[in-house]
Amino acid sequence: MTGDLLLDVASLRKSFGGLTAVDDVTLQVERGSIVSVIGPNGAGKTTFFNLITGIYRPDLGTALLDGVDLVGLRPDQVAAAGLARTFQNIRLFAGMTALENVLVARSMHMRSGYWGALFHTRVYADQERSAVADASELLRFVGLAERADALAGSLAYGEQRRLEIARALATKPKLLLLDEPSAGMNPQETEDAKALILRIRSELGIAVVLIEHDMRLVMTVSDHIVVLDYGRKIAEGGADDIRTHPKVIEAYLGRGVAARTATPESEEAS
Ligand SMILES: Nc1ncnc2c1ncn2[C@@H]1O[C@H](COP(=O)(O)OP(=O)(O)OP(=O)(O)O)[C@@H](O)[C@H]1O
Repeated sequence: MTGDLLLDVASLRKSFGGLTAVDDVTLQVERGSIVSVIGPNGAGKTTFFNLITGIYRPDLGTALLDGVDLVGLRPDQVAAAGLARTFQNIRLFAGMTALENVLVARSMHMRSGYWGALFHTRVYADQERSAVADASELLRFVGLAERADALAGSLAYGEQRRLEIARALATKPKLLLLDEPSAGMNPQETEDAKALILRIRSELGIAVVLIEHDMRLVMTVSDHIVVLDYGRKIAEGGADDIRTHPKVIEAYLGRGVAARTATPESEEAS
């Protein structure tokens, strides 16, 4: 890595009782890059995301985003520092429209707050108009312009996933963490997700870190891949290095899972 460092995570560790879920993991993300974190089930991928987004506090280690230490911050403070995420399980307000869902996420960037809303000040009205315009633009960006007034709960599964991404983008992040963006998707939806991830980088200039089990997606979008197993980083590098890395193949095969890392044409690694 030689470029402009955005996220610098060093020696991160977290134990739950006797189990070390994340063990001395170091990871760097350059501005504008796409990094994937892969590994068999239970390898520590989601715990790693939880450690850098303020859901868990690490036992050891540091996580700097653009020089700001994320350790000890609450999730909302992490988001304000420029790190947004989606979750493995969709978390939307099902009874609100798609547009309202994005507006709620964006509201943390509106400055007039409670009193402005109460007295409906001009500043508040201006901010509200610009918030609606921004949220509508985000819905267009993720391909949901036509669905702005639909209740989130009525959207198709792939649409709900895209709405989650729009909500995360509404916080204007420098870095977006996507936890299994293609989980449960059909092949067409996965292709659409892949195109969207690439556009987030190319059109918005936002770096992306994804946890993903779909090896074809991982191998085609990632600049860099980090492999975890039993909480430890066992390999990292480009797609070609990872595909043929003996420790990676062993980690997947050793759990009785097909060695699909060696064949990018296959759909999933676990
Ligand atoms: N809150 C917790 N309390 C106790 N153990 C936990 C907790 N969270 C995670 N673990 C354990 O830590 C290990 C890593 O879990 P994690 O969910 O991070 O793995 P993962 O790589 O994301 O797995 P998957 O691919 O199945 O989502 C697992 O053994 C899990 O059971």
